[in-house]
Amino acid sequence: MIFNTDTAKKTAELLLQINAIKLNPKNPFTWASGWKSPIYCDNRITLSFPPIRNYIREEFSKHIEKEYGKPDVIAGVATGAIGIGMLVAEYMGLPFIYVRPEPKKHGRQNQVEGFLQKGQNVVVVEDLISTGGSSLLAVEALKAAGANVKGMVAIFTYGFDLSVENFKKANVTLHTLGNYDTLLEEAVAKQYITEKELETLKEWRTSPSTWGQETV
Ligand SMILES: O=P(O)(O)OC[C@H]1O[C@H](OP(=O)(O)OP(=O)(O)O)[C@H](O)[C@@H]1O
Ligand SMILES: O=C(O)c1cc(=O)[nH]c(=O)[nH]1
Repeated sequence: MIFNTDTAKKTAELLLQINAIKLNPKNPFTWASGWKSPIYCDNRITLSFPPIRNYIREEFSKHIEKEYGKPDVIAGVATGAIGIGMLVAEYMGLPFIYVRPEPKKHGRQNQVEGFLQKGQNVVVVEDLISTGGSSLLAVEALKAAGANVKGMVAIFTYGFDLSVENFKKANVTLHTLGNYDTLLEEAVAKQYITEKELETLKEWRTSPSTWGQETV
């Protein structure tokens, strides 16, 4: 669920402005889930633009406090959300930890890095939700480490039914700054995409798990 429509519109505008939205229907991107996609939203690029990362950090901080109250700790999902998660923690004056996709193979073999006490209230920051698999793995690791996960915030979600179901099943609340529908509206309004690209993006969205696969 987006925090509100104004923030979703502004987030879309900023992502388009810095070319964080990449389109390549002829040579599709492979996602973390293995899905093929004509679009890739690279939120890591926001870190390279101080006014934009400040906007994201401030919107996150404001909405985290409103939706979840002030947590004890902010957690970032590695690697995409380490940077922005840390900026949010700094802005809110809170401790920061991050969660690896799997335990480290050497050293202390941690999956959760940083200082966390059992029972602490944690809000998880993620850069992007596709299936929600990576984010919910991070939540599991945090719970296993004794955290009380209050909920998750992300810059962007594609809003797939699968991710909505996955979050529901895991009983985790998700709020995002932006989403796919608002991004498309803004991309059309600002003429960032052509009618043909819009058609492809709408068609892909109807069956994203099988799009781009060879049919024999
Ligand atoms: O919702 P999902 O289907 O899990 O996909 C979204 C995940 O994919 C990306 O991470 P990626 O695995 O590319 O790694 P990175 O964060 O290290 O770049 C992104 O940062 C999310 O964590
Ligand atoms: O699902 C993914 O891996 C993914 C999709 C996307 O648009 N952006 C991203 O960083 N990861």
